[in-house]
Order: sequence, then structure tokens, then C-alpha cells
Amino acid sequence: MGVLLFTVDIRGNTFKVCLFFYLLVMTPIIVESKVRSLTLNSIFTHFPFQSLLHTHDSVAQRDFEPALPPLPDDAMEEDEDSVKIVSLVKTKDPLGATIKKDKSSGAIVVARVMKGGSADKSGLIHEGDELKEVNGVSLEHRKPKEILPLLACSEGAVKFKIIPGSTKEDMTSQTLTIPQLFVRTLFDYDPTEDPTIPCKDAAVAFRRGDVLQVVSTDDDTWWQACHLGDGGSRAGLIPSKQLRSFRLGRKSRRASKTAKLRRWSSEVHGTICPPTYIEVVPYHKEPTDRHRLIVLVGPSGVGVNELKRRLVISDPDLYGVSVPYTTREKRIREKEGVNYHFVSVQALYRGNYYGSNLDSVQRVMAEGKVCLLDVHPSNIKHVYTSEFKPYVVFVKPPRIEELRLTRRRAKFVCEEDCKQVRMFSEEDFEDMIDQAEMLDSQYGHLFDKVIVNGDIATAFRELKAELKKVDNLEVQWVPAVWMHSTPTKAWRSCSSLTGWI
Ligand SMILES: Nc1ncnc2c1ncn2[C@@H]1O[C@H](COP(=O)(O)OP(=O)(O)OP(=O)(O)O)[C@@H](O)[C@H]1O
Repeated sequence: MGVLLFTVDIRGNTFKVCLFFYLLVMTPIIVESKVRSLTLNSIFTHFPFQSLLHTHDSVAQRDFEPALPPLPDDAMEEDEDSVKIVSLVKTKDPLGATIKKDKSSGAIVVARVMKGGSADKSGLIHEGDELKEVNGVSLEHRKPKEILPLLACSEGAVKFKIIPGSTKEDMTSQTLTIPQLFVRTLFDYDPTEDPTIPCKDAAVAFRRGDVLQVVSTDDDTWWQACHLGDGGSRAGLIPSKQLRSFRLGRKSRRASKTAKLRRWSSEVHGTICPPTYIEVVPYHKEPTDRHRLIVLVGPSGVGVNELKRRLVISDPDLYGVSVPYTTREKRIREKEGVNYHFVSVQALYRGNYYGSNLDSVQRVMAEGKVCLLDVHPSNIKHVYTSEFKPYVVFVKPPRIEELRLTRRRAKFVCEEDCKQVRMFSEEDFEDMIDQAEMLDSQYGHLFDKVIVNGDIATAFRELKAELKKVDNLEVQWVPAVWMHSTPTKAWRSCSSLTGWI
């Protein structure tokens, strides 16, 4: 009786429980009656017991799963240890692996297995495995692109003949030890425009500012990641930090020969990382925490001061401004201590540029206010710390047609030595747009939000709503170094680059 109980428990506790109760009731009867064989016969021919046995047989034969094709006759002809026959049931999703041709041997090998894909979940296909056959078709002398149609036209089960790669065990142990790693992307990535991606369908597209969970950094060139919130889904390929940095370096060298201003340069950014990925961690804002510093940047004349002014007027108890220091001359209508503190070069910095006194920022923040700071983006690095947790808003001009319409009556206080207030000229609009493009290409990776200042009322509403959202969000993704002072182990383990914040 015990044996029967054990056998039925192959699949589903329901059968086990039914059989257990059945035997519990019937066994005393069997023992007490002297005609054991007759009783057993009646038990086994009893309808419910017959049904249970039938169910058991079905389960034991596993005929609840799609039928997999039988093993080919010649499967065992090759060295038994080195050949593996793997059958995967194909769904509407791809199998989740990429293949490549090994340059030296000409063999077709598994290049990558996507985390969470069918191949990964099966645990039967690994990176480095050599594919010999797909559905009985030999892959010898075939190119990877000829193999994809073979997979596409197969339905139900796909059968692979595989020679396992030697690195399988090492890879498994590496993958299991990767701690959780989240990054904010500092550039847009569209795999359809990347000719070097091994497989466009296996890639993940993203926009600057997206948060991704990186699930594999085993490969130096292509990492595997999925969008935040898609945790359970299949991961895809993204350019690794190393690949992106390499490309940036190349682009920068090319650009330096032509448009000097537009190249990305570590000199401009000081200690801020190159625009690849930045490791982020969740920051759980406590009600007692100070407000984050709001940094507003934009080309001259775009309306940063106008927006700041409107914010303070709208809620003077909540918003405060830090009056920046400058070494330039005072312009007409500007007041000392209101627009700027005008100081000499010797007293402040070397060179004629905007600076902001951190004490004044700290004072506004200590009053429990949201401090609005207007600086050139090259100065963001001074406040890029856990103390200030800056949230950077880029105020961008609209298209020139809208600038002409919206600034018809606006007065422009021109740069540097010009002390006159005058109407905007066509040249001012062009300069503003050019400057905005330059700021975006050099510092765009530092911007958390872009506000287009076309209609002033709309821009102001959008800005105010955004600041409110930032202030109320309970969980915010911020650079890991703000919370841990050094990058996490996960990031260090995948990063061979220096130049971190
Ligand atoms: N959306 C808008 N529509 C119409 N006028 C605007 C708009 N935004 C700003 N202005 C006007 O444009 C002029 C310049 O704006 P503002 O002084 O705020 O520029 P800014 O970005 O602070 O420039 P700077 O950094 O050189 O001081 C002001 O007269 C302002 O009122």
C-alpha cells in the first residue's frame, strides 16, 4: 500500500490525498476480513480506485506535456559524454539566445543566453555550447543568418544537437554571485541604428534617464539588462560601459577636429563620470529629510530667472533662492544682493564666470525651503553630493518660430559688457538655440528634467508640477555614491574604468 501511495505522488497532491483517505478507510476492513484476496480484488475493481490508477498512469507517462520528438537513432553514435540532445518547447517568444560562428573552428556556438528567456529557464543551453543540428538539419558550413529561418519555421518543440562548451560551469557560478545592480542611462540607445549589435531583436532600447536593472556583466562588450519594473521579464543586450566609453572616446577625437565646443571632455566635467551609465540606488525620502536642491540651467535669456521669480512669488514659504556671486559688471536694472553679489575677481575666482556661494545655498536649505540655484552646468559638480542631492532642470528654448512669437514683447539683458536692456533680436534667438544644443550635448547626461520654455505660463505650470512630484516621491533613484560614499560592490565588480564621482 505504501508503494502505491508513493508512486501516485509523482504529480499533484490531490491524488495523493484521495488515495491516502481511501486506504485509511479500507485497510482495517482488509485486515479484519479473513478473505484478503477477495477484498483486494473488490478494492482494485472499485470505480474510484480504477480512476485513480488511470490518473496515475497518465501522470507517470507525463502525457500532459507537448510530445517531444524521439531521440534520433544516431544520437548515441558520437561520443556520449560530449553530445547532448536538447528539446525546447517554442512559444511565441524567441528562445532567448544569440549564436555566432567561431572564427577558428567555423563552428556555430551559443554567444549569449538571455536571462529569463526560454533557453535560460531550461538550464540546458549555455554560452559556449556548440550547435551541431537544429531539428535534424546539420549546421555544418552554415552562416548564423541561415540558421535563424530554421528556427523561425519550426513549431512546437525545437530539437538541438549540442556539444557542451567547456566554460559552462564557470559561467553559472559567476552569474549566481552577481549582486543587484541598477543604473540610470546617460544616453539614448536605439539598437535599430547600431550596426554592431549582435542581434537587434535581442537588444533593449532606452532613453536617457531610464533606470535599468543590469543582470549580467559577464561580457565586456554587451551587458544584459531589463527596464526597471520588468524584473521578471527577459533581459536583452545593451552596450557595456566599456563599449560606450570607447565609442565616446572615438567620437570625441573626431569631433575635436571639427566642432571643438561639442565634444565631450573630462576636463569640462571634472570628476563627473563620462556619459555612459551611472549606478543608482533607491533613496527613501523621510518626511524629516531636507528638500533636494533644485538646479536650473539653460542658455542665456531663455527664462531661468523668470521661472525662478515666478516660483518664489507663487509660494515664498516653500521656495528660496541663493543669490549667486559674479565677477562680471552690474547691468542696468540689476541690484546688488538681489540678482547677484558683484565681487572682484581676486575676491572670488580667477576668471569671469558665475559662481554660487555654497553657504548661501545651505542657509536657504536649512530654513526648510526648496533652494533654487541658477548655475552654469560646469558648476554642477560642486553640488553633486549627498548633502545637496541636486535635481537638475534644463530650461530649453522652443523652436525659433515659437521664440519669435512668445518673445515679441520680452526684453533681453544682453551678455557681458552690454548694459542695455533691449528687445530680442533674431541673432539672440539663434544664439540661444545654438547654446542650448551645445549645453545638451555636453551636459545632457546631468539633466533630470527638460522643460521647454515656449509659452511662459505652460512652462511654469510644468516646472511647478515637476518640483512638487520630486518633493513628494517616496522612492527616488539617486547616484549610489550619494548614499554609500563609494560605488557598490556590484558596480566595482563590473567596472574597469576610473573617473568616477
Ligand atoms: N516664455 C517666455 N515668454 C516671453 N518672455 C519670456 C519667456 N521667458 C522669459 N521671458 C523674458 O525673457 C527675458 C529674459 O529672461 P530671463 O532674464 O529669465 O533669462 P535668463 O535665462 O535668466 O537669462 P540670463 O541667464 O542671461 O540672466 C525676460 O524679459 C523675461 O521676462
